[in-house]
Amino acid sequence: MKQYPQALTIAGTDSGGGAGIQADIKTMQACHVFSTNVVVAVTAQNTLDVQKAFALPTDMVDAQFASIYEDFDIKAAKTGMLADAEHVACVVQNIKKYHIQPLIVDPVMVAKGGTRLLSKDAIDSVIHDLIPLATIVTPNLPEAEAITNMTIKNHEDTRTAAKKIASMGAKNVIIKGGHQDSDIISDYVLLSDGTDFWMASPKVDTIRTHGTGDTLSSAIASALAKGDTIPSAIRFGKSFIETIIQQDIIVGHGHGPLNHWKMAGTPNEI
Ligand SMILES: Nc1ncnc2c1ncn2[C@@H]1O[C@H](COP(=O)(O)OP(=O)(O)O)[C@@H](O)[C@H]1O
Ligand SMILES: Cc1ncc(COP(=O)(O)O)c(N)n1
Repeated sequence: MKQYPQALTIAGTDSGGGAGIQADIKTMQACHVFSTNVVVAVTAQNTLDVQKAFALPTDMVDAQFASIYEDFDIKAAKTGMLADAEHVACVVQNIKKYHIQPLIVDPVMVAKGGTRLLSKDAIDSVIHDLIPLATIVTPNLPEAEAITNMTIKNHEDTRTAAKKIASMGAKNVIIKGGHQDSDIISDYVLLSDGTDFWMASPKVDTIRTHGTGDTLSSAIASALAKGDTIPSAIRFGKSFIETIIQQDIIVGHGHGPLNHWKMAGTPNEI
């Protein structure tokens, strides 16, 4: 019997429900993909900021991978908050052990409220050990700057940064433009065959952007789990965000969550 499409998120939880694993589950659910989860860290968080974070003992992280790969037929995975170098190493080891592909690496570093979700000294491990395993790596602008050690001011800098990240071993690169201070937001995509394109959309004037990056990478992972091609999955991810960010829900007093219900009813086949 054909298995229902199944995907995996390897990330941190958000008690506020807007970002991290909670955003990933909601996105995959809206895409009609079954979501399994490896919890790397737990955060006490709301729409205002992260109040406390705790990374799980690595043997507990290993145990979750073992449980999932004993039973499920995972067709695509994504990483999010990985906390520190020890947990990056643990996740890398498991990705290799279970041959986890395709893999989307969202190199989450700092929450919208300003709290670090990846220690500074772990950035090197992400560059040297995790990015080379990525089918797609999806940094936002500050993350792309930290990874490449350059300042990104314009489209040309963005292209240069993407090439630099591709040269680190990532097959496909998306540099997300959500942090741009302009009326149009442009995400830049550099594919493994060297072709590239921009995905531009009007910047929605809202502070309810909690979990946009998690949602994008989970929507792409969902499309891949259903057998979509990489360029088509990337375009689907962008259209998913564009649709749901325009229909906000009033929850919390800070960077509110996205409205994943808006996409409920996505046809089972993309
Ligand atoms: N205000 C906005 N209006 C429309 N799209 C947005 C807005 N903010 C972010 N996005 C989109 O959400 C996705 C995630 O981008 P970004 O916010 O840069 O990532 P992150 O959450 O990792 O910081 C991108 O596709 C980006 O274009
Ligand atoms: C557990 C966890 N993972 C990821 C994010 C990033 O989301 P955002 O950039 O929208 O704050 C977060 N805030 N919390």
